[in-house]
Amino acid sequence: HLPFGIKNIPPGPNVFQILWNISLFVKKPHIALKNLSETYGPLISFRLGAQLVVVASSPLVVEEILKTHNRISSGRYLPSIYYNIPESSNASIVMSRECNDTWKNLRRIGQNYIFSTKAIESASEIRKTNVMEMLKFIKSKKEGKIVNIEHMVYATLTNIMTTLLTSRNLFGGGGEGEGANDKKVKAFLNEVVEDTSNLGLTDLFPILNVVDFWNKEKAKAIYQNVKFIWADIINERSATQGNPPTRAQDFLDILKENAYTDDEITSLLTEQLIAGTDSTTMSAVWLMTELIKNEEIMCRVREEIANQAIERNNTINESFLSECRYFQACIRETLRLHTPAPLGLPHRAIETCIVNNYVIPRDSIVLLNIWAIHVDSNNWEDAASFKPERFLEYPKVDVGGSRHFEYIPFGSGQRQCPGSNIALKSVQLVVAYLVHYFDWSLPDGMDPRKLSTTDKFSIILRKEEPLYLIPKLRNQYN
Ligand code: HEM
Repeated sequence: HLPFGIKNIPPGPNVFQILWNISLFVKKPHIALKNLSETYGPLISFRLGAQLVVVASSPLVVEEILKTHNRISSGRYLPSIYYNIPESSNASIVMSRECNDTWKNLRRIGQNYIFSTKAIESASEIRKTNVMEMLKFIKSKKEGKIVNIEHMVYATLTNIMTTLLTSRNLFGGGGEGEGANDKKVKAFLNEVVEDTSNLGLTDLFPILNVVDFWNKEKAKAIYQNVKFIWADIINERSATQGNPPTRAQDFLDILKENAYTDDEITSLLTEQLIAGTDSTTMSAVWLMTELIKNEEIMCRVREEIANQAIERNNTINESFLSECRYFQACIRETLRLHTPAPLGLPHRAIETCIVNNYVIPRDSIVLLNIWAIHVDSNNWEDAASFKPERFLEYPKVDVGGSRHFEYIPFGSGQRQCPGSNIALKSVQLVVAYLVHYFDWSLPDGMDPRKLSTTDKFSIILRKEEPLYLIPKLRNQYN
């Protein structure tokens, strides 16, 4: 018995319509879901086996979900494999099923040691050291040679993130992360993302839970691999715990002090590393892609950075980069057009609620098609073009996402990304160094205007073809 004017679950495709489009659904769900929202409206629903999935694709509906129903939409949906990985859902920020006391405590610790303005300021030396390593690596080993930009930026950002978390580098210094151990760690982390982000059979048909040996085996393997990544660092810290500190306290110290177990710490470090590096790396890769493609924009960015750097012995400094308005607009435009997390992370309705006059039942998966909102011509003029100027004209549309739901690269509401400011600082520093000190050309004399911007979905929106570029130290720095 629904109140007057309230309809049952949101409209959407039936199972045959989904199967008809299955290839697009699997390969590019953000596009498949956008297409469906054009047929069924800004709030759609469909069933995957036993599971109801609801998808919002307009600023108004997302605002209703994340703002009006902030508490109800604050649950996280976890694929069943998570429950088989020790401690992964008990001690987690990203994958906490609810905003419970553990989640609050961990977000508070994260705020103090990673996310706050103060923590970000005190980590500026860590960022600088690692970006200088990257610069040295290019100068000494890569001039005139092909560089895989994603690999190099990923290695740099991984070391920034792990130093922030544990005061230690994970990768062997400044390169493309191609050392034997680096490759192994990278493969393990990729596996964690791939294996835990897809719905398994037991998610679709919970009755299979009792015979789901395969899921349990996979979870065990994931757990062994992530243990391998952190074992040395955690063991070393346990051995020195209680000794007088010779460095500033870090995230790992504080987890130990708060009596988190080694399993919990392993899981927390892994999720922070994944959350902090993948999306940030891809933002830098997409920004470099757009700058290489658009020569005029590149020139304007270089000029803006150089004008500031000239007054400081031609060195780049984080504090002036945040004042380079056009460069900042380029970063914001990249996060719009190449939204790193196109469907955000899956929310879960913790209670039944009404959105846009439809019922969303408790425990539905709630997805936000951030990408669809960012490329919708109802929200953005000339939405498919890379036009940084739009963020000079609308400076109020910022990454916070609490007032302008047409721009929410970091989500909004209780589960909003706490790492947005670190991400912005890291992307701006890495890209500023790359464009200030080097000219970049494409292999085989390829025309930069023809550089592909086709994307590939895997929770994070990747560039389908790797970005290979050849660096040449710019004349004035020779
Ligand atoms: C450009 C880079 C980044 C983008 C686009 C991004 C985007 C997002 C999005 C869309 C969410 C989901 C919000 C929701 O559930 O509605 C999220 C969650 C999260 N992000 Fe980020 N993120 C980025 C970088 C970072 C960094 C650098 C860190 C850590 C240092 C980080 C840590 C987290 C955490 C811990 C969560 C989970 C929050 C929670 O569930 O309470 N992110 N991020």
